[in-house]
Amino acid sequence: MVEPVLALRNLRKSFGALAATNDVSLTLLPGEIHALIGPNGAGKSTLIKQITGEIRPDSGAVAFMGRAIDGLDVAARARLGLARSFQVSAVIPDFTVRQNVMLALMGASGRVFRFFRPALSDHSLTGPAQDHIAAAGLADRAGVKAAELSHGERRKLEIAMALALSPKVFLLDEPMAGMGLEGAAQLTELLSNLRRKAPILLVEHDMDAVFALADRISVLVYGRIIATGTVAEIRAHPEVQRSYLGDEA
Ligand SMILES: Nc1ncnc2c1ncn2[C@@H]1O[C@H](COP(=O)(O)OP(=O)(O)OP(=O)(O)O)[C@@H](O)[C@H]1O
Repeated sequence: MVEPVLALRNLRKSFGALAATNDVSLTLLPGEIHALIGPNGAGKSTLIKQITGEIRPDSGAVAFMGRAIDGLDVAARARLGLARSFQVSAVIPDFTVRQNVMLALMGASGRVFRFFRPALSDHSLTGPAQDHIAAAGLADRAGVKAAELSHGERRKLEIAMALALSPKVFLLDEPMAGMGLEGAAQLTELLSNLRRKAPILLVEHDMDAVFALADRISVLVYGRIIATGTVAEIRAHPEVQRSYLGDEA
């Protein structure tokens, strides 16, 4: 059997009487995109936060690359390569695309750079930065300030910055939000390639993107996973159709 990169076992988290995640188990396998879908308030964000360490579950366990990480805080998990991708707050609007990606690389390297300007000519950073920018489809925009990017380009910058952190897993919380049709199509293609770098746990409401990308889908409703399966299995699942997909199946 293939060893999962991430394995959630029986995660429970209640807020008062409300069970936000109720006995949730799922795995993320090497190379896969596993989409997590469900109506608003189903518990998706609460689940992601239990993976990153922002929320401690009441019970259950999280294993990352075969190791129990329940005792680790957010920073320790991030150092292992388990962090939420697309931390929008990390983008500095006044810096160029290249400078933002270099900053992410500096953060990831753990080296101490006393001054940012001299570090910008550090060739150990410029080469990899350019590679990540190209992989995110922004090669011709490397010298442009982040503030001047379109919404779609900004999302690509976030991908380049996520790549700079060399994650072992991408945790993506609604990457399609706010994208137009064309932007969503471009981003779908980028995410499809991203899975070659690391598997993706994808929380997403855009069902076109989910159906195009997911190897497996798990459906969360009122804190419980009601089904896990391939796109075809989930589209055909009567309970999923009833509780979530409706016309979209
Ligand atoms: N800190 C909190 N305190 C109390 N209740 C909370 C807290 N965080 C979440 N909840 C509740 O837990 C439930 C699950 O919320 P969560 O944000 O995880 O859902 P979600 O599936 O991510 O929703 P959305 O798709 O709208 O982002 C909701 O009923 C929400 O109101």
